[in-house]
Amino acid sequence: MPPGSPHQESRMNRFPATRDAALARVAAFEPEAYARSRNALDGAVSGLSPYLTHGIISAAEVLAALAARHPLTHQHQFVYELAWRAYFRHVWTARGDAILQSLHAGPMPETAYERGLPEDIRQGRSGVPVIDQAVRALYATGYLHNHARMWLASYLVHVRHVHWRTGADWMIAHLLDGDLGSNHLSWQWVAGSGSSKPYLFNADNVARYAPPPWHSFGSVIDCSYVALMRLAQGERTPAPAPSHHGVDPPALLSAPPAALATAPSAQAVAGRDVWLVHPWALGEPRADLAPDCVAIGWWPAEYHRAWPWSDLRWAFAGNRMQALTAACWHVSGAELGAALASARSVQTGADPHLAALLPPAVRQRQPAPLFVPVDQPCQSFSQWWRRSMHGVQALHDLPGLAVLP
Ligand SMILES: Cc1cc2nc3c(=O)[nH]c(=O)nc-3n(C[C@H](O)[C@H](O)[C@H](O)COP(=O)(O)OP(=O)(O)OC[C@H]3O[C@@H](n4cnc5c(N)ncnc54)[C@H](O)[C@@H]3O)c2cc1C
Repeated sequence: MPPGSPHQESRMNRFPATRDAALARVAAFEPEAYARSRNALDGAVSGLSPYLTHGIISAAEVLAALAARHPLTHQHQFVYELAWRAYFRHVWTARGDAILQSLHAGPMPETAYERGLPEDIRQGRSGVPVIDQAVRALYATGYLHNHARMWLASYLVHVRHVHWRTGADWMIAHLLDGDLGSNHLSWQWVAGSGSSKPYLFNADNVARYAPPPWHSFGSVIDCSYVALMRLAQGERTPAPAPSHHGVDPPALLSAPPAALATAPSAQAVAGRDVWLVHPWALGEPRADLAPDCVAIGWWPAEYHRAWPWSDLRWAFAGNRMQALTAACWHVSGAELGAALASARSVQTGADPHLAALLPPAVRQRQPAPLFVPVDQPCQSFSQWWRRSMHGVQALHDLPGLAVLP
């Protein structure tokens, strides 16, 4: 992509990596408008996911702030959407890395799906407007509306017969809110390998929820749901004629840019209490830390090697980590353990993205769950919701709200 091309200029920072920016989004959020309009691309969604994913603000803090200004019940649509996030965490905790494989068969045998991402999709030039708009928005902002994510995933898996895992790995790298639980299990939900049926959509559905440039009448998705199901089950359709004008995808980096990392120093932590800040624990330091506790940032090298990020994501997490810490180390779990060996104590916020990578001496502090934890593995969201909400009569019965000051 030549410097100064329209695509590059349109890359934008809609998500400043500060707690004030998260709080401003909460202040601007209108729960009633959300419930009415959340399915539309221009609907009143919160845009909070990058902040929630990185722990800059917690779901409980968001709900408490909203409840202070709006009549919000535990059955409000927004609470329900936050519950999806908690449910996907529940499945991830129960199944571990098994969520990276199909949980059960989808509409076609596993081997019938392609494993490579088609170049016309990667470059946003498939010739299907809804898909090309979604890809370009993803690259430009690091964010996509939920409906756009569903359309993109459904098109890739059910129309182009690309395995969901290929799409999930590609999308998560470009999202500011990329979360292995929410992302990979949402892809499985769309694919039908983590839900009872595949999610399908057609041109009428796009026209109902998206602005005119996204409308895709006359394209391969301008057909009935019966025809779409035949495609999802393996019927072939000629690939749409790709357009010539694509965009270059942003580069993906498996290590932080040099300005965001410093060499580890055992001296900096010798004899000290350490609060370890990592990409999923970028909130304010805990109130119960010792006043002279030193905050050290950690980019877990094994994770970043496996799951590269776009420059937008590095900038988002990196700016915030630098604002919170004295130094940011890009090292493996073993190297981190060695560098921290002389510290008096080390604590961090627990998160499933790196639980397996942390040195054993690091004490993991579990954030208070927003919803009542469900111990038994659940087969569906509705089963999890029934069990978690058993005995909850009002918003303030949710355990995450009860522990807030
Ligand atoms: C294919 C696909 C991939 C996705 N990948 C991710 C991901 O990597 N990270 C991620 O946080 N969400 C993911 N989602 C869920 C959802 O699309 C985003 O959470 C939502 O679009 C974020 O925008 P928002 O904060 O404005 O959402 P809002 O509608 O304002 O919702 C508020 C919060 O509720 C939670 N939430 C809402 N809808 C969902 C949902 N369907 N599943 C799980 N949580 C939800 C999120 O934490 C979100 O921030 C994915 C969905 C699909 C279909």
